[in-house]
Amino acid sequence: AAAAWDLSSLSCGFRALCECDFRPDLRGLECDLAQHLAGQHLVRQLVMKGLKAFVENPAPAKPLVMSFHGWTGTGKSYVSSMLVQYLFQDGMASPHVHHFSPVIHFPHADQIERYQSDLKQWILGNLTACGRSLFLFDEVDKMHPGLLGVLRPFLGPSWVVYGTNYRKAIFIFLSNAGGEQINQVALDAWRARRDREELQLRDLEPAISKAITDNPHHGFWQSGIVEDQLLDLLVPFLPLQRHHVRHCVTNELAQLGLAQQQEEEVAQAVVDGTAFFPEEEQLFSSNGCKTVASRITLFL
Ligand SMILES: Nc1ncnc2c1ncn2[C@@H]1O[C@H](COP(=O)(O)OP(=O)(O)OP(=O)(O)O)[C@@H](O)[C@H]1O
Repeated sequence: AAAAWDLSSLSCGFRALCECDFRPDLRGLECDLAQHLAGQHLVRQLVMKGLKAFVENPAPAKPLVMSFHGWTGTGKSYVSSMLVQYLFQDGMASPHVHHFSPVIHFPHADQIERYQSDLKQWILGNLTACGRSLFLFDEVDKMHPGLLGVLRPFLGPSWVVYGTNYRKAIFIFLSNAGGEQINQVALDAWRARRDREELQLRDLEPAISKAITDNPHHGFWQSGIVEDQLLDLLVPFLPLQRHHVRHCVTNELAQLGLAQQQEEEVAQAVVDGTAFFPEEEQLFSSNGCKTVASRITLFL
């Protein structure tokens, strides 16, 4: 471990990539995604491409702003935490990774002004402490519209104050907005016998953008974030099919060292207990892989 540490600090010194506990291991992330993320070819491509360009640039023109969209249980939180784990030495426990959830941090609609000023101060303070900070916003479609407007100056290219480079930060937004539209595109593709992997961002992006901008309950509503094109990447998560749910089961079982036969039985039992939609085709898992881990324990 000592040798690995020396090597990574050496590469940090040369490439000036590492600050605070920011230790990007993009190759590790790419391998982990390739091996464990089920059914999300676009997510893998977009996230890796976006991160590579951003992380390897010592003076980015603006912070990296990604918005993850998709049906429940399709991997948005999973990919976010994987990403954090491969970017920061201490992963989710890093003091430079900040997670916001509407029900936990911003529960009361009548306190929105206080939340706005607290959020702004929090971001300012933390970016001053470490430019390579990551801010993760969960359930943006449940965030009070008006709150996220305070982020606008931080997400663009112009925000440099007191010599602090605020352009090195990463912002990730998660929401179910656009999920139904993404599902519809995936269903249409399936009905047209198009290969799922042929789906491109351009097939999905317009519908997702519309779903966000048309929704007055979404945290981006009138925040200027979409209108000012501050989102660098819209990342669509596709609905998961039967074989993807199996993949999730295999991931969960990997540590247990079960015999092949038993693994297959458990996978089959979990898939059999999963609800699929639409009614007719029974194609996509209703809650993605969300309940896989808890249901596995029933069959062990
Ligand atoms: N595409 C996937 N590949 C592998 N595992 C997955 C995938 N999607 C979900 N999982 C598994 O299911 C769990 C729940 O998924 P996750 O919390 O990432 O869903 P989500 O998209 O964030 O859902 P929600 O919109 O309800 O918050 C993950 O921790 C992971 O174990």
